[in-house]
Amino acid sequence: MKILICENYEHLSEVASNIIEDKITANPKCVLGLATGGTPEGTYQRLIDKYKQGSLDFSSVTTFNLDEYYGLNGRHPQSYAKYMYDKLFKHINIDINNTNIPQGDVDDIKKECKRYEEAILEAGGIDLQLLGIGTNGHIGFNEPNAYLKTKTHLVKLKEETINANSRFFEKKEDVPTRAITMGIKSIFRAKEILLLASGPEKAPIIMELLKGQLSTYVPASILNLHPSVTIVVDKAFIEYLKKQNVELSAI
Ligand SMILES: N[C@@H]1[C@@H](O)[C@H](O)[C@@H](COP(=O)(O)O)O[C@@H]1O
Repeated sequence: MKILICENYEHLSEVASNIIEDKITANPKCVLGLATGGTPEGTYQRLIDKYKQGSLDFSSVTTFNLDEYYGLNGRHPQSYAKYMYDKLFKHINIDINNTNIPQGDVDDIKKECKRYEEAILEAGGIDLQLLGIGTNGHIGFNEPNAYLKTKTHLVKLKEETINANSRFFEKKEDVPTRAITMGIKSIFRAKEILLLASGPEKAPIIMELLKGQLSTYVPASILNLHPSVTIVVDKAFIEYLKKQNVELSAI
């Protein structure tokens, strides 16, 4: 596990976009796993800038998103499909047919989860998976629990996740209580993982993850088993460690 420490959010976004750029340059037909939430927004903006400057070509890239709110149509303003379209896809030359997001408004949820899982496999698996992290340690929408599901599945969101994500909705009651998410194995099959965490509120869970103790109650801790993980944090993490009197090398 590699940890990169950046000055601030802008720097973190630059570093993350450079890693993604390198991946696309090395393999223009690569398969990217994408994330939503506030954290990757800066990274997506940098990728758009690089595309506009002519240094990036997305025409042969395929993407798979981690998750989608259950019950939301892809055109719903708070759906992750709309997020991806607005924040990245509509600004670049990606073929929209090569972008994949679980469909949130299906009748047969089991069928949709199976279809999504198979689509990832058919595409040859994910080369680079971008991840954010919930303050409770969730990745995708794999919430802390006594057990973690391996494949794409329907999940009930935790109260803290609903609270955290309510900032994107008009009111908390509007936040869907369930979501479709790639499972731990779907994420783990990615050849490489890039996890971004910015700001003081993410520092405690990053410290927990770096401790290397595996727990299904900290789903991100499972990443300690993956052979190729890069975690990009900003200075807020180091400041948090200082307050705890902990040296990064001692974790
Ligand atoms: N499902 C998403 C996650 O994939 C994301 O990592 C997390 C953190 O979001 P943020 O980056 O806004 O803190 O939020 C959501 O719950």
